[in-house]
Amino acid sequence: MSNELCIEVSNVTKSYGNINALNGLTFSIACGGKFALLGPNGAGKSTTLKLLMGFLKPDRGSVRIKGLPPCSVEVRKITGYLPENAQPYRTMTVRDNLQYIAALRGVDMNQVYEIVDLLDLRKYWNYKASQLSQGNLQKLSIALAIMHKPSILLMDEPLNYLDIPTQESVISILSKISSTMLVSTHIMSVAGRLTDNVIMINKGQVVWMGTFEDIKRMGTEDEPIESIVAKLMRG
Ligand SMILES: Nc1ncnc2c1ncn2[C@@H]1O[C@H](COP(=O)(O)OP(=O)(O)OP(=O)(O)O)[C@@H](O)[C@H]1O
Repeated sequence: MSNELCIEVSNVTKSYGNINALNGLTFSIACGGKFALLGPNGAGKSTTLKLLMGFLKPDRGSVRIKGLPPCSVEVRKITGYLPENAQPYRTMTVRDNLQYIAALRGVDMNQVYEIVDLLDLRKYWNYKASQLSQGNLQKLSIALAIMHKPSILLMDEPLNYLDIPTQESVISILSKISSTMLVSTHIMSVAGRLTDNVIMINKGQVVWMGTFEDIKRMGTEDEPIESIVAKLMRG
């Protein structure tokens, strides 16, 4: 991890009508950092990722990626985003989705074929996205999010819908990416294998930050990590 900050969230509040999703959220991630974003349902994880992508604007506070606003062209070029329940272009084939985004991002198709083979997507090349199973749709969405080897990768539940062999392939692919990573997930084994650090939020605020090693040290001998995390989330 370097000293340069890649992600800075400062005192952010965000409401949807009268629902306060984020309440003074503050954290930062140094470039190269691998962080899990944990929190109970409705804690504000997806909202945080959407703000970091510039799809939502904070009501108050600021969000910066490498010191720049998230919606700037420079930031768009270096970020990759896998939303929860991602929706590629449903009437386009797997091939057309990949070729289209590769063209927009200036990615060589050979780089795309590599990812397609790692994800075992080649046999669905001519399927429309709307014809894919949820798992294969997730694989296509992962390929679309990482094809340009983003230096900052934001993912919301990346292993949703994937069978176990594919989960292993995806973990192996993502582990080799040297991006700064922020991964929202409820699955501790996923968080622990993809990241070293944890930002825990509840009710739109950070309630705990530390490493997975810190979490393990807090538990009794043989206590499952899920049990320790549940206690931390409850406060
Ligand atoms: N588009 C929206 N309109 C209204 N309220 C919303 C909207 N999106 C999120 N919320 C509310 O904002 C709060 C935070 O939601 P968010 O989806 O960010 O939480 P989360 O931590 O990702 O939850 P989960 O783990 O259940 O996916 C919740 O109370 C949610 O109901």
